[in-house]
Amino acid sequence: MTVVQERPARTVRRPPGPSRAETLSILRRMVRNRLEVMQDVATRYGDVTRLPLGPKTMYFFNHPESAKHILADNPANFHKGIGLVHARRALGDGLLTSEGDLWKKQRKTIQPVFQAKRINRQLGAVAEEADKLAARLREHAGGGVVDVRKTMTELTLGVLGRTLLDADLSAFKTIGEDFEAVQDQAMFEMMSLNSVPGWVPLPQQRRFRRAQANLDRIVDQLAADRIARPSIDGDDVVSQLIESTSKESDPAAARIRMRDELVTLLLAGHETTASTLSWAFLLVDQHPEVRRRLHEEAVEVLGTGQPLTLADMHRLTYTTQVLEEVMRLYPPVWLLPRLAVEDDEIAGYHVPAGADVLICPYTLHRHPDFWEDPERFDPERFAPGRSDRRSRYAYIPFGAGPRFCVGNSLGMMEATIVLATVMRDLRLTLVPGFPTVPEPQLTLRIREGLPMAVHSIA
Ligand code: HEM
Repeated sequence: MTVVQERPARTVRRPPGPSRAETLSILRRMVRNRLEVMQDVATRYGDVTRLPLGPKTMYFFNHPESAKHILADNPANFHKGIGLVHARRALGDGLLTSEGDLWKKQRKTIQPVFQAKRINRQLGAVAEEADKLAARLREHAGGGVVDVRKTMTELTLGVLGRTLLDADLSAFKTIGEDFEAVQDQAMFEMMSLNSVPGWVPLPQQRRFRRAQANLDRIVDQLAADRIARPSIDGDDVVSQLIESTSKESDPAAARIRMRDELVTLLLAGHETTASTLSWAFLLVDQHPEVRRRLHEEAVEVLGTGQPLTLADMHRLTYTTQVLEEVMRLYPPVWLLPRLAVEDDEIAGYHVPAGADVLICPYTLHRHPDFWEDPERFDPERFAPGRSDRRSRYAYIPFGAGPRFCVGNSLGMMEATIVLATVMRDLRLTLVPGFPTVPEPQLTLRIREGLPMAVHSIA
């Protein structure tokens, strides 16, 4: 509900929260451990907290009904907020960060690429990439160590290239590093609230500019290749973008739009799925019973040696439950920041226009009123029928409302096939003593990487 007129005193209640003096220490802790701070705040103040942080006042809502209001019931009043707007200099105006008519136009252009029929047709390509990954990992069997986080990042970028762009991205040698640089810059801009001009010669800003130039060249090359060699169905992202941007009157603007959209899609699509898979391999290693069940299901469904079908994929029910539980504990998009356009009332509290509003899937997914023993990893929570009793908005790894993740089916399909294929053949074990600290960047990553030893299952 959007309220523009002066409201009765009842609704002008201010949410509880720390005083301005206390927030200094919160800010200091935020630099070190943002997740812990968010969890502490939710535990201490409840479902709504007012956080005066530096020049900003944030409203942190940690309840499914508030998430529903902000994301699904009144989304027009909540634009993308702190962090994402600041990441715009790095990501440009792609689908993730744009608003209003531009967003509508972009979503309309991109949506057909993600239609179920088209995504289902990519099943074979994803299964092939998963098999190639298992074969590469098998080369290390016998205890050889691989960085699973890095491997997953390369894999998911390759899969996106094939499934969305109909292109082999491995030909572009710098692309992995370029995306790292874009991600670092986006994070830097979020943390510094865009206060450092782009020309300041900090090493990572220089690295970002080099990456941007490389990505410009890559995008130009992808477009030139597609014009020279049109795809059979013409329904890949590059073809759709060539078609859509050809209507722009200014060629420079068309080129920037193409770059922004492709960079956004590739970044949004590969880091999230790679993060899910990395956490999955770690959690599965820590829970041998889960590993055993995953292996049995994978052998039963994928062990026939026949090409994978859609029906097979739907039989990977336990694998899906495991991934859902992984994304509950470690949602790749751990924070959904929004900016209130007009005054509003949420959960009985007044939220003024211009306020920064936060929803944190990481804390929402651990809310004790909706999750029993929330810290425990238990894929049974997602067993058939078990989710029916839960509020739909208590679990939002893909967001909700009109900005719901456009790539959710592709991400889930990829993660399911990759996890099952690896679990069928191999066991991955964490190098003993290696610290696996969650690092909330653009996505929720594992700070130092994930070195795991590879063993084959006889
Ligand atoms: C496990 C994998 C994934 C997770 C957990 C995930 C999560 C999310 C979330 C939470 C949002 C909403 C952000 C917000 O409301 O501020 C989102 C949006 C988006 N995602 Fe995903 N995502 C995943 C995979 C993908 C894939 C494979 C793609 C494909 C390229 C993709 C592309 C996007 C795009 C373009 C948006 C912006 C949509 C819009 O605003 O209209 N994501 N994703």
